[in-house]
Amino acid sequence: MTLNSRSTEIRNLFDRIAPVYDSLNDWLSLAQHRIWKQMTVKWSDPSPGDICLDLCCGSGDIALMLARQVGSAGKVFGVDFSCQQLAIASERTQNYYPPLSVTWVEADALNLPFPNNHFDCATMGYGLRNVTDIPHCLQELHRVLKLGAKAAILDFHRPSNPALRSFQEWYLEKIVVNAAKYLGLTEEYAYIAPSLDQFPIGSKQVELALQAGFATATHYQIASGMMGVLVIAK
Ligand SMILES: C/C(=C\Cc1cc(O)c2ccccc2c1O)CCC[C@H](C)CCC[C@H](C)CCCC(C)C
Ligand SMILES: C[S@@+](CC[C@H](N)C(=O)[O-])C[C@H]1O[C@@H](n2cnc3c(N)ncnc32)[C@H](O)[C@@H]1O
Repeated sequence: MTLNSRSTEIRNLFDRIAPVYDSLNDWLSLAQHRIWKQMTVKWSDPSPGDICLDLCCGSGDIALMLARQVGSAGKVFGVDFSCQQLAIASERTQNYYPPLSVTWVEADALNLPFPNNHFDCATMGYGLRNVTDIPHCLQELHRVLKLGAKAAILDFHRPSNPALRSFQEWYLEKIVVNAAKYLGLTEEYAYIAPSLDQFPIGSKQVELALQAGFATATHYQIASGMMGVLVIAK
């Protein structure tokens, strides 16, 4: 897999935090991130027997939620370019009986190893903000989805409410970074706040999705506007 230098930096960052990623997310969000992810899965509208894609799957939270929805007749592909995140995801899958129908694929979201019109639904949890070319990522997602298929894309969102925006900034810069400091991961977690500043707001995400060819695009704010889910259909 050939990655540009920025993508390599991001992949290495998520390789480094893989061992503590899940537990820190639970602590730092008071396990609320699992609720936000479950909402995202529901918005992708999976059915039993579907073939689903979880893009930027990381340690597999959302892919495993999808697998429980589609059952043994279905199939979920969790895609990430971080081998250390995928190793955690693969380890977690061993603990399931009956086994979940999930395959972990090490690949670049900007160059997916799947044919056109392949997936019945897709999810992306906190991935779109981290890819280096958002329009290209949306075009790849459009390419691999079947006509009429839905995708739900969860990520941070800057609240419009000034008090909540200040709280989010304070929480990320003080609580999150200080927690990561104890694990020697200050730089990795300090990456989150500035990544939000570069990330398009909901209305711009809708515009980018329509430009990528999606027929419909709606952005829903959740968690008091601190998170958002872009729901798109091909
Ligand atoms: C899974 C979440 C965010 C994605 C994400 C998580 C990370 O650990 C990273 C580490 C390094 C780089 C990037 C990321 C990354 O994109 C959401 C849960 C974890 C958040 C760090 C928690 C932030 C919570 C809200 C800002 C405030 C929550 C208020 C609380 C419920 C009272
Ligand atoms: C914040 S984590 C989210 C992981 C998981 N979806 C979750 O909800 O916890 C972002 C993930 O995106 C992956 N990622 C970022 N850019 C990528 C790309 N171009 N191709 C594949 N994976 C990518 C990272 O390796 C990382 O595992």
